[in-house]
Amino acid sequence: MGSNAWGCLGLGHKNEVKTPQIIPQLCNQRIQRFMNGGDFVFAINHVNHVFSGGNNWVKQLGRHTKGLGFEIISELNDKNITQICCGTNHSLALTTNGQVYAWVSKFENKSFENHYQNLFEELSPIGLGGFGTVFKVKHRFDEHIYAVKRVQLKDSSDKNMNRILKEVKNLGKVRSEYVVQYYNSWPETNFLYIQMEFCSENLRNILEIKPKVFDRDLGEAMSSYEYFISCEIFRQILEILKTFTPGMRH
Ligand SMILES: Nc1ncnc2c1ncn2[C@@H]1O[C@H](COP(=O)(O)OP(=O)(O)OP(=O)(O)O)[C@@H](O)[C@H]1O
Repeated sequence: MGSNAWGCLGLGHKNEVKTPQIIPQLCNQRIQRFMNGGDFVFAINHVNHVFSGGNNWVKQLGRHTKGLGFEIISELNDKNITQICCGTNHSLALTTNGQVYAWVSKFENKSFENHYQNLFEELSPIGLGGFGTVFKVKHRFDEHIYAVKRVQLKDSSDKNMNRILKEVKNLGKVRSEYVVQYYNSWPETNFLYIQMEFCSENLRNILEIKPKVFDRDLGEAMSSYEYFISCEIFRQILEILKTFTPGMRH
């Protein structure tokens, strides 16, 4: 049961389900395990036959039929699948003799059409930067709030794309409680979208709040305690940025 956005429960419809429902296609199948993808589900039965249900917009269900209701993936019947793992829009299956199958058929440029709209509900624009606009959005499946930055791709030359891809790769490397968390990015029409943690505060607010937190008036000198903590946070950010080659400046 649950919100069942995009039919991820495999019940054959997209309506919210408030009480547990029987899934007719899986009755008497002696299902052993379920695996969740972004908006789809796999089930494996006692003889390692695989069933899939939910959204199939990029053929993430590993079958050619339409999505939503559970169906067996007959091509995998003789493969003896022992494990499946899923991402947002793709899946990998491991056989008992160590072979790996992967599927997500149409992840060409076209598949990213409407990816932003399909995945997110846009709540409001947050701000405008030198390269693009940042929006506050709600993920349609996990229902978390994120910030998505939309950068216009002015030209698709190798040099320009390489520069942008390098920047995105660098963002993905940063893991720190002091640096905004990067989650995902994708090109769509003439834009690059970057999904990030949503920060409800910005540096200006923090600088305004900081004196109150340390119990001093605005303009009054910092105590050695506050000074030490501020320096430590700054040092940790510099440590992270130093790990980039070539170095990063901001
Ligand atoms: N992850 C985020 N959460 C909340 N607000 C954000 C987030 N990222 C950016 N913003 C807001 O959007 C505005 C624009 O951000 P953006 O990163 O595009 O530009 P910038 O950092 O101001 O400058 P530059 O384009 O040079 O990087 C910021 O000023 C900030 O207020």
